[in-house]
Amino acid sequence: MAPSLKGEAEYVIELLKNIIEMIPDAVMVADREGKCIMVNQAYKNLSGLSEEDVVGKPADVDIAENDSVLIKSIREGREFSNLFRRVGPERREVLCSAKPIYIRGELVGSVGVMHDISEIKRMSRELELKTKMLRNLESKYTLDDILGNSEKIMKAKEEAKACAGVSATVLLVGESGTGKELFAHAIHNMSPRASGPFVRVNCAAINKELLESELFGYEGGAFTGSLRYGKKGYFEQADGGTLFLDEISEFSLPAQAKLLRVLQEQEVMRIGSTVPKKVDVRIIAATNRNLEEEVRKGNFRHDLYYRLNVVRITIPPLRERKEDIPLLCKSIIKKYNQKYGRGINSISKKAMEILMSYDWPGNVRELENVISRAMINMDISEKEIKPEHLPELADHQGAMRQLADGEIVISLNGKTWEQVKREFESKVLSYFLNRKKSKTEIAKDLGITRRALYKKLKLLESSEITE
Ligand SMILES: Nc1ncnc2c1ncn2[C@@H]1O[C@H](COP(=O)(O)OP(=O)(O)OP(=O)(O)O)[C@@H](O)[C@H]1O
Repeated sequence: MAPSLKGEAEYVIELLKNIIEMIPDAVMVADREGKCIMVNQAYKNLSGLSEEDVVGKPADVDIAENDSVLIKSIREGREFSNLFRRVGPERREVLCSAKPIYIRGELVGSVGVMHDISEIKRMSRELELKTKMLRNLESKYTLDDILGNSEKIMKAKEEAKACAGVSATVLLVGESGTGKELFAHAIHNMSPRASGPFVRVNCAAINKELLESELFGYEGGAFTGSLRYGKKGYFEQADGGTLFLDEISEFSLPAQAKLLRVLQEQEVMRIGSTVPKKVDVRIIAATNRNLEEEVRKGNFRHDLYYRLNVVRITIPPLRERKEDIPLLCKSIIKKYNQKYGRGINSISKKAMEILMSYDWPGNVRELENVISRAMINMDISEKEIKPEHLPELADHQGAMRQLADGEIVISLNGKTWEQVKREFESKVLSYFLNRKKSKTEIAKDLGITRRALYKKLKLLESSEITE
């Protein structure tokens, strides 16, 4: 007997179900109202949802973020490919494609396919982290990279050489851009720890709330959002080598207390652990602030200050060693000739006079920036830097003054737009976080959503590594 019309429809649906079951990708079919009418096993595995959770419900029932691609394709009557979405209770990251279904020219629904990309994303995040870590762990500079023959820089270099052999803590003091980081690398490279790791932590850029877990690490599942197998802190990463704490004055008082304990005990305790771990780490700290003043104001612990200040090396500002400017210029020109494929070979007398009469508040970093900008301003045939190529040198004299509460200062010298933006955001957020305001209050004060605030904190946290 020939099947009835109803029987035929059931037969076709059963056939269709069997076909989509065989597809390894997650599939969902929706009717013209945008209601889900069918899903396959791969969909259930991927989304973590059952047939009852979705069939007969609007097709966006599974979407944790954004809109449904199936509904979108019905609404707009066209195909969409590889749109990023998060689905199901676990917010799995997927790429969705959907196509409207037309029968005899009439739109009757849509079919969507999802590819799980959570694993790829996880792997690429891990790779990014490892690359970042590798960049962090390599020490690049030696004493020969610190240019200058002036008495002051030679003295600082001598002091660096003298302290390299011992494991004493070193405090590098100097204005921004004077070369403190270069010195830290050079000391590490001259020390018996040279083959060990060199880990730099930019204490100003790191999110204060995460500082502790970043420094000391944590055990698996120590807090919401932590990695399943735990994480090594910077101290453990630097074991057998050097930990460079840049901009140490940015440490909050509670973090200072913890740091002091680690320095005294030479052991760290991961968050969530009760077992201390011995670490053999040499600390080099740097600051461009007057730490004695910070101690006096109660912003920096005096006991930590004494522990850090075992060997103190003062890096002179460029204005106190102007005789080094020609040598530095020569090396900068060589570097940018290679970078830009240029053949510039000199600086005119007049241009050099301008460079020598300027005070360089941004120090060597600013000098490098000025020379590289001059080189960009030159015609390809020009070989000599002249006054007209030099960017205008601002007058910073008299700009130093005590800051009032809520004021921040950003030095623009020698920094890229991105660096300035990051420093600005970091200082604003540090200001609020140091006042122990809740995230909700901070977001309210700044007139941004909590989500936007978290995003900024996360971005800053990931940019704490040297560029
Ligand atoms: N004596 C020097 N010889 C050659 N290059 C130098 C010297 N001093 C600084 N530089 C260069 O100037 C730039 C800034 O140096 P560095 O980052 O070490 O300064 P810093 O004191 O750590 O600055 P900040 O306090 O802002 O972190 C770098 O590009 C560095 O290579």
